[in-house]
Amino acid sequence: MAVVLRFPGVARDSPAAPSVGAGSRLGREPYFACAAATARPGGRCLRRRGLVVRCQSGAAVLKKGAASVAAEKAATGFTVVMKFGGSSVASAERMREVADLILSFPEETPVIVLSAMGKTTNNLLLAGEKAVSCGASNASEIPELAVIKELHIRTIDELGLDRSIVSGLLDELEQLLKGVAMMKELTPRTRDYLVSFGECMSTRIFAAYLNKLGKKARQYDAFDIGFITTDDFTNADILEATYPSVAKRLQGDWIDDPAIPIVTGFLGKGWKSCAITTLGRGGSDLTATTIGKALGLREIQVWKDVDGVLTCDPNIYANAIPVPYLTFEEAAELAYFGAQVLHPQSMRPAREGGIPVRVKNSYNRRAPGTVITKTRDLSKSILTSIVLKSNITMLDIVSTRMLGQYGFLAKVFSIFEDLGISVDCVATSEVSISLTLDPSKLWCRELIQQELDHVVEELEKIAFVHLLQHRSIISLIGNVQRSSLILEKAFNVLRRNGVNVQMISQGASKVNISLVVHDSEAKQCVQALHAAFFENGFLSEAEGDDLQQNGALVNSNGGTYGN
Ligand SMILES: Nc1ncnc2c1ncn2[C@@H]1O[C@H](COP(=O)(O)OP(=O)(O)O)[C@@H](O)[C@H]1O
Ligand SMILES: N[C@@H](CC(=O)OP(=O)(O)O)C(=O)O
Repeated sequence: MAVVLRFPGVARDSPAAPSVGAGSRLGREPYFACAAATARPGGRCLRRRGLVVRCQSGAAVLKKGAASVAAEKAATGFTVVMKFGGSSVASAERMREVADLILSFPEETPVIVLSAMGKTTNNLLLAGEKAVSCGASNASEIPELAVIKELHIRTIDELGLDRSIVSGLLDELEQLLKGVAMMKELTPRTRDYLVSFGECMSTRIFAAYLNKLGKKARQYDAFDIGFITTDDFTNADILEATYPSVAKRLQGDWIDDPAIPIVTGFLGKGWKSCAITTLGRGGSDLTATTIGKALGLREIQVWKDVDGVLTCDPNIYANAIPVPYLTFEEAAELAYFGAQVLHPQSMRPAREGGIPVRVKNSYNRRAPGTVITKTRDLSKSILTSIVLKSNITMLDIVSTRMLGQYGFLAKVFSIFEDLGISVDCVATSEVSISLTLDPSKLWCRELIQQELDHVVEELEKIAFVHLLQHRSIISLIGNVQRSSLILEKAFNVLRRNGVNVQMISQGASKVNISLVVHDSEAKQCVQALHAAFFENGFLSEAEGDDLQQNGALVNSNGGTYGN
């Protein structure tokens, strides 16, 4: 088998270098597993799975026979990544259920990603906040610390495991809280270290439990296996070097000593600081899709406590129903505009790797869930889901200059750039602009008043500024090819409910129309819109109407128009 491979400029051991795959470890001819779409600068991997890996430049053409692919699969044959969120592993009973679920797929070789148990991340954050002001001598008595200890020890006892699995971590956690209490400060870096205890404990317990059941498992801390991130504590981005590193480590260990990997979700390691970072709330979804892409898996499964992605947040409206299919673009938009069900960045690795994501319910395995793929048949699709993002800030900015002045928009946006604040929705004319600010600039907190005052101060140098708080963005995720129909229906509903829309934004995105309303009206709007679009046969009626219209269109194209 001929292998010609060249990655000019990439040092073999550099983080950008593709990982050496199973072939070399098994003593076969060397090849690059090329889990790295980062096989730059020598060339970009165009296709990572299958028999041929081509790179854009250089002489990198790799062919492998079917037999060697089968051997490779046998050697490093992870097939799926299964991520279980906090709700799925909230207790010993839930861990038993999840273990049973994993074992019910004997044909799969999964990589498992876990979040912290139940509400542990929230409790860790609360404990940290309290430690800042409680005094060092009281840090051990923080109620949330007691809740965390009790939950993990009870779980271990109920699963018949050894308490030593987490006792060291619990001691360390208590010491950390004492340190915070002594310093009277909780920096973002310390906050990330603090919340990492949740995933570090849940994965250790679960790996021990699988081993007890006779299913060999190995626990991994993501920050130790190559999850390399920016140093943006509390909301770090995953760097490209992560993909080859993670693939190399997981595949290498599997070849040496096969065991199901149980990986901490949500965590990484800052590339400069080498400190533990987190990927933003809900970041375990991103851990899962990153592993999916790194290993070129067949499917990424995220197991939650709902029957898939729903037509709206079930906490806002209980009549929400599952959406069977979504595109990566729709799912990303939905997540970005506030649907808590998926992490906003999590679709990127899946889309880049072309790997389907399946959202399933660990409490109701039979529910088909939602399948998210690159494309889907949109011909019959009108509205897919309604998303609400509350408590956002809106700015109306009107130029102090006359019509015909150029550069106004550029000036406005350069102010936001200078202040490092990102903008969600924009509606604009030549002399005025309305926009909403992204409160999740730092995912864990709202924009603080000081920052807002500063924005307004800067903008007032060139414009009249009106700051409007307590607004909500209602995002209509759907087929924007049918935007007139969606808007007609939506405005009908809103008019009937006496709601005035304060801003509309239908950007370049093919899937999202955003409406801004006052917070106090937002939930009622979502409920009314949901009832109108999803519950009264509207979608099938509209489909019928459209078929008729399309028929007319065919006629007109055929020359009957105007007859
Ligand atoms: N459109 C939506 N579809 C499904 N769930 C949603 C939606 N919007 C908000 N949610 C909320 O997201 C939750 C699931 O996400 P998450 O809490 O991150 O799960 P997990 O912790 O299990 O990963 C649901 O329980 C639901 O309350
Ligand atoms: N435990 C982290 C990460 C996470 O993804 O959790 P979950 O899967 O429960 O949303 C959080 O609560 O943000």
